[in-house]
Amino acid sequence: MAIPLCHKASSLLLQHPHSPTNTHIFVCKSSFIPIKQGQTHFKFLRRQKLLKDLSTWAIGGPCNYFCQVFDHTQLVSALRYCHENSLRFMIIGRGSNCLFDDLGFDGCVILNRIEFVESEEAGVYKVGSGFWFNRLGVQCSNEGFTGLEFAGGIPGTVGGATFMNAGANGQETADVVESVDFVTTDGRLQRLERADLNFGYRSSPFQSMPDLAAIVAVTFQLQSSGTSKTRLQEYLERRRASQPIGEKSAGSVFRNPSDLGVTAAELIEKAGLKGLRVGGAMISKLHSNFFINCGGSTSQDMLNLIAIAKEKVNQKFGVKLKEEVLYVHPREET
Ligand SMILES: NC(=O)C1=CN([C@@H]2O[C@H](COP(=O)(O)OP(=O)(O)OC[C@H]3O[C@@H](n4cnc5c(N)ncnc54)[C@H](OP(=O)(O)O)[C@@H]3O)[C@@H](O)[C@H]2O)C=CC1
Ligand SMILES: C=C(O[C@H]1[C@H](O)[C@@H](CO)O[C@H](OP(=O)(O)OP(=O)(O)OC[C@H]2O[C@@H](n3ccc(=O)[nH]c3=O)[C@H](O)[C@@H]2O)[C@@H]1NC(C)=O)C(=O)O
Repeated sequence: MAIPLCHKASSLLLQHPHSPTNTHIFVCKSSFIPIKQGQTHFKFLRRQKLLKDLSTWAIGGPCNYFCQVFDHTQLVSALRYCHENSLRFMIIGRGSNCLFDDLGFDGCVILNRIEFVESEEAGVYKVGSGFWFNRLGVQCSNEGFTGLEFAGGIPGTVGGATFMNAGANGQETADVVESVDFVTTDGRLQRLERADLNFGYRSSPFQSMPDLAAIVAVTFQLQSSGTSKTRLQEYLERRRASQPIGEKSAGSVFRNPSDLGVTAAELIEKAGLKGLRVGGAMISKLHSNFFINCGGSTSQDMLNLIAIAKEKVNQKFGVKLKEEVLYVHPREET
């Protein structure tokens, strides 16, 4: 039977009919609230988890509720719990594409730890959505299969990469996805096959799916190749040379403008913004579409830096840059 879950809006601003602080169940002071539903145990951490520890930008205040899920049954239980307690929720992977606010998040952050890999047929990998995309790219390429070499060095999860249709070096996630298993807001596990999946540049059908709760597994079909290992190394080397690896960033801040034949990085550099600093946030001197937390950046520093870059590029070139990173509002907007 379908289990009604919390409604998840298409943006990061998820629904919560009333403030969690008014929810009588949570008057207890203990930091962990163990939940038992059927055979599934997991714990909620209350008010202690800092989002900066869950984000590659290392920015973000506390979330009201935090839990980790290790399989789709736990995910459904967590979502049902949020629904029953009118909690806004969001799913995160490695937090490599999110800008959290210093005020935190007034709902429940569900950390995706669904991390399995199964390969029953040569070149076919069914992978849990919480598996590290970098690790998958390295494993498949080293096993002699081509299609995911670009994933080497990408800090996100398989779920995040599918949701965003991550890409690099002329390859993208969509090229090799065979099917996607996901959970809907009414608790059903569903599958979409390749033919039904309409991906675009940094876009997937999941971004506009009103009843998506979360992607739980992705099946990839890769081709055998004698050069995948070498290509992986080349891509990793290129990444090391052109991107500020090791700095606190969220990868590309802006999407590349479509059909202009120019990248966001070029526009930002030509607007003279490389190295520009607002508080603890700085436009990388190595790659101008990477904005760095170079020590103590607040979320507002980063938002201001993003706004300045957009304004200057628009003034100088008449191009309106669109963010690739997702800003997570601390509260539901009215
Ligand atoms: N090419 C590159 O070099 C780089 C690429 N990236 C890409 O950025 C993306 C970030 O991945 P990751 O760090 O895991 O994501 P995040 O944890 O940053 O989550 C970003 C958003 O993706 C959505 N999302 C994440 N996991 C799932 C899931 N299992 N099911 C449904 N939606 C999900 C959620 O959006 P919502 O809440 O709206 O549903 C979430 O808010 C990846 O595509 C990564 O490859 C990042 C850095 C560098
Ligand atoms: C990092 C991400 O993905 C990256 C991905 O790693 C790389 C490599 O293929 O290609 C995209 O960047 P990109 O378009 O900036 O690619 P790059 O190869 O680094 O640079 C493209 C062009 O911009 C120019 N460039 C780059 C950096 C810079 O500071 N200044 C500049 O002028 C370069 O000269 C080059 O000609 C993805 N970004 C987007 C928004 O499409 C991400 O999504 O987070």
